[in-house]
Parts: sequence; C-alpha cells; structure tokens
Amino acid sequence: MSMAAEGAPEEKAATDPGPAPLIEARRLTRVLPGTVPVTLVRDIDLSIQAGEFVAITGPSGSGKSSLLYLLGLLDLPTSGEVLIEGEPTHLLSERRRAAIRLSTLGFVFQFHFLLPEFTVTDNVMIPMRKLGRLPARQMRERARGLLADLGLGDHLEKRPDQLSGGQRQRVAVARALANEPPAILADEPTGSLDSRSSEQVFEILRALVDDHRKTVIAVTHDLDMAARMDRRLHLVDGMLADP
Ligand SMILES: Nc1ncnc2c1ncn2[C@@H]1O[C@H](COP(=O)(O)OP(=O)(O)OP(=O)(O)O)[C@@H](O)[C@H]1O
Repeated sequence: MSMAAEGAPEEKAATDPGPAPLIEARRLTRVLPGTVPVTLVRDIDLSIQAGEFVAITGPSGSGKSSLLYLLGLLDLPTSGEVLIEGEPTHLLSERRRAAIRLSTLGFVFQFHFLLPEFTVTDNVMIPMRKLGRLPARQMRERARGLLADLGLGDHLEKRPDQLSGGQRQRVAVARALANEPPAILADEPTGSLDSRSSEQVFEILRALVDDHRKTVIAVTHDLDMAARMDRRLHLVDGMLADP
C-alpha cells in the first residue's frame, strides 16, 4: 500500500465529521389540522450531543411538551424531521420507530404512569420484556440493581400505591433506564413533587449526565432548576427564542 493510500492523518481528521448528534431536529414543524389549524412547534433546528443536560423552558402552551414528544418519536412532524444518532426517522415504520424508542430513549413523565397492579420491580422490567434481549432472571436482577441504586432497595416488592410521590418518580426513572438508553426525555419530571423530592430527582438526573454520560432533556417550568442544567432551549409560540 502506498503512503498516499494510507492518507495523512491530519487530512482525515479535517474531513471526518465525527459521531452524529444523538438527537437532531431539522426545520421541525407540527401543525394540528382542523378548521383553525394550531401550530404546536415551528421550524425548529437543534442538535443535542451525547452527555448534554438540556432544559426545555417557555411559557405555558409554548409547545414544550409537543417538542419533547417529537424529539422522542412519540409524535410525527407535519414537516421537517428528527434524526436519532444520524438516522432520519420520519419515514420509518411505526414498528421501527417503536424499536428506536425502546432501545435509545427512556421516558419520564410528570405523572409516573406505573402499572398499579404490578410490583415496583415488575414495572421496571416492562421495557426489558418488550425488548426481549435478556433472560428473565437477568431482567429481574437488573431491575433490582437499578432500584437499589436509586435508593429503593427496601421497596422492591411493593406496589406503586405503597410508595410516596418521590419514590414513585424514582421508580419511573429506573424504568426509563431499564434498557440502558443513551438518552432520557422527561416531561416536568419534578412537576408534581414537593421540593425535597424534586431535588432528589434532579440530583439523580444530574448524576446520570455527570457519572454515566447520559443525555437528559427535561421540560421544566422551574427556572431555578433549568438554570442548573447545562443548556436551555427556550420556546415562545412554538419557536426557539432567546431566554
Ligand atoms: N391535541 C391538542 N389539541 C388541541 N390543542 C393542543 C393539543 N395539544 C397541544 N395543544 C395546544 O398546543 C399548544 C402547545 O401545547 P404544549 O402542551 O406542547 O405546550 P407546553 O409548553 O408544554 O404547555 P404547558 O407548559 O402548559 O404544559 C398549547 O396551546 C396547547 O393547548
């Protein structure tokens, strides 16, 4: 092989674009059809890298949840696109989009949406069962380990209604982490919690970013909390604006 074919390393470095952003939006627009169409988000361009802790802020009704749902492939844009790890997603089948959600994105909502008739451990195992990559015993061990890491080791066999709001939200975080996704998307994760539980959940999200290099994107009304995240995306009338 000639020297030329091996290539000068500096030339390769200059042309190598590096890894694709974890989540990217290009001209993302979502309009609800109707006699008076409602524009939820308009023309949003953004790019989120692995390891970022991003707040989505803005007044009530500005489109924060709508943007999060589009970025999380829970909704489809009217125009524009979302790319996950460089892969355009808007033309994929719902089955493929669901597979990306299951392995790449973990969700935490304001209300935990745990199944009331299941134990805490069984709730955390649900995404693992759907993905179906681990034998049952390993799923259970992993769920228990996650719950223990989040301070819930004494509550593994309880049902959600036997826990406090803050504990339930930590179970929801464990469930979001079940399949080891690189990104967690959270919609007002502390919105229904008292200040002490809010702080605990915030510290957990912070540690996911700092210690485990997860990407966390969280919609929040809490401007103090948003100020403690690494980056803020501020929405006004469905568009990105200066905070
Ligand atoms: N399915 C729907 N039908 C009609 N209007 C909707 C629908 N979903 C959202 N909207 C409206 O679109 C706008 C954006 O909603 P969205 O929930 O994304 O805002 P938000 O910033 O998250 O609000 P909040 O802070 O109050 O949760 C709001 O005016 C909302 O009322």
